[in-house]
Amino acid sequence: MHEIKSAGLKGLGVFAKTFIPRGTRIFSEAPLLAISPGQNAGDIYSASRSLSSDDRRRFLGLSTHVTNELKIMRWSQAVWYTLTHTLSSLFRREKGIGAMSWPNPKEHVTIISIFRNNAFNLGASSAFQQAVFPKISRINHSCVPNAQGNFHDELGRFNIHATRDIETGEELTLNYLQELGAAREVRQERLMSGYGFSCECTACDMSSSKGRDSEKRRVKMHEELAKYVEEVAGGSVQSSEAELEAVQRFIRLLEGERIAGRELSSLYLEAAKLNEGHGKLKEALHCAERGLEIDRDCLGIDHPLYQNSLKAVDDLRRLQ
Ligand SMILES: C[S@@+](CC[C@H](N)C(=O)[O-])C[C@H]1O[C@@H](n2cnc3c(N)ncnc32)[C@H](O)[C@@H]1O
Repeated sequence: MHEIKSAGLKGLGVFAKTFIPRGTRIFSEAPLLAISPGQNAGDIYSASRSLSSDDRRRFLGLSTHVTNELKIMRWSQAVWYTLTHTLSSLFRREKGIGAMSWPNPKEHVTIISIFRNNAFNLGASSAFQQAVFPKISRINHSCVPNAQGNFHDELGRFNIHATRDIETGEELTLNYLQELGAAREVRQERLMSGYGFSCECTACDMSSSKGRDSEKRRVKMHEELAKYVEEVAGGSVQSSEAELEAVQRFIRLLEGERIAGRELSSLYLEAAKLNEGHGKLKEALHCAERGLEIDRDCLGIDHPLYQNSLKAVDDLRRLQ
């Protein structure tokens, strides 16, 4: 269904070998190296030392990028870790607890740089905070991605689903950024400082009308979001009518950007709740069914979040 091959200046990338319909589970991988919530750079290095030799080779073969700023930060983390690890090693030896191998700051910087360049955030409720995957970490970024990854805690796997139809030969892409609808300048700055590249996707191409229109929509989305947050904080948005209107505007902006996935399904499910609160049961069901359809495509029917959405739809169907 897919192959890993050269993506030109991006390094390697993943490409569709056949037509991949929306909703297809393209990958389902267990982490190669992961950290749990609350763990830090020192834990990444420690975890790397427990990898089997095959997994270590796979990990070290992933791409890396170290900006000067990150280099300084990682060196300081490495030195700190080395110091604390060395002290604890000496302490263990003194207590006869058993020898630990000596850490190596240069190796530490390499490991952390690879980890940071390839790790995906798995969400606040996941058993893992961030993880690197053998093949999924070969997927490049786009601000208008055609796939989305969601961690399935019970399976212990990161699943990548096609969020729209993907043509044969098309590159598979994910969104590396957290913030929804950020302007081009902000996206470029984050991608350059975090990953060392300048994005040239259709939303970033200001020489095309498509790119310029996309930018206008995202700036509008950002402004609306800021205005909405301010109004809520100031107490001027008190009616759920106004909230519903704001949610619907975000939905239109995301759909205009062809951004599908959990961001969009969550908005539809929120709109369903607000409509239900107004007694508009038909509209509520329509929104919940749309949210469920998007969840099916980006999560799969075995995901607990899909099951929650299904329950919301069933409850609304009973109320009709
Ligand atoms: C998670 S890796 C993706 C796979 C990587 N291309 C490889 O060869 O293994 C992230 C790195 O890929 C490259 N990359 C990802 N998306 C890119 C894009 N849209 N344009 C240019 N480079 C990109 C950057 O070098 C980035 O540091």
